Amino acid sequence: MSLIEIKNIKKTYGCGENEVKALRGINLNVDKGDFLAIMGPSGSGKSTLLNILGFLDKPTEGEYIFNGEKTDSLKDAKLAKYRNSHVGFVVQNFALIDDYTIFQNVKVPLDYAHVSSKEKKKRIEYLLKIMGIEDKKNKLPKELSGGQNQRAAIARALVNSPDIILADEPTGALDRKNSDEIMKVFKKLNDEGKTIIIITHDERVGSMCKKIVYIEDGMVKEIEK
Ligand SMILES: Nc1ncnc2c1ncn2[C@@H]1O[C@H](COP(=O)(O)OP(=O)(O)OP(=O)(O)O)[C@@H](O)[C@H]1O
Repeated sequence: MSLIEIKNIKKTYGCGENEVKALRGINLNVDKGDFLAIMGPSGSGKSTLLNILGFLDKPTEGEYIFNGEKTDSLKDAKLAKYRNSHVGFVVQNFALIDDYTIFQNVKVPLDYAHVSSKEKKKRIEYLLKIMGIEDKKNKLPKELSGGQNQRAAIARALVNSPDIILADEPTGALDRKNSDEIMKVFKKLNDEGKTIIIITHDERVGSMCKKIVYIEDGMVKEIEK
């Protein structure tokens, strides 16, 4: 069984003169353990697709089955719950809170989790160690390099043990060396079984994934393995 099955997903923004058909009928299966790049021209619908996959937005039409459950008729509150427990997001500019320490930033998704403080601390310290930034836990984001901040953001994405990591241009703000290091982190997580989907404009990043899905004009143009 696929982790994700989307069938003929369409997304239209606005209406009348302002209508934009961002997705025009996407079909895609993502299996547990996949490591997928989504590539395509600017405006082709990549972020729209990722937002739908991550339950940040709903499709206008089509079916989204996650872990065997149909999600398109779920109410917003249930979708938010789904998002919090199943998905870890990573974005280009890290989206860390400036005046929180790295430890506090990684803790954010656990703030409402029913987990003891001791367990939270253990989990965060373990992830910071895996990411190689355990010595930065009391620092602020501005005291870290871009690559270190992205590692912190990945630790935050992992802290709830999500089924899937969705990353929108995670290396877009990094130089080549840091970009390669972040891709190594993703590769390691994938080797350990984590399912990962990355949007990228960078062919090098795409080639480090197991599959590339090319999107053009709101449709899947090609899937390269
Ligand atoms: N909230 C919105 N309201 C109206 N139109 C939108 C909205 N979000 C995206 N669009 C439009 O939908 C289309 C697809 O946008 P999307 O951001 O998904 O593309 P993308 O492939 O991720 O682009 P990029 O590579 O530049 O980030 C574009 O024409 C965009 O202008």
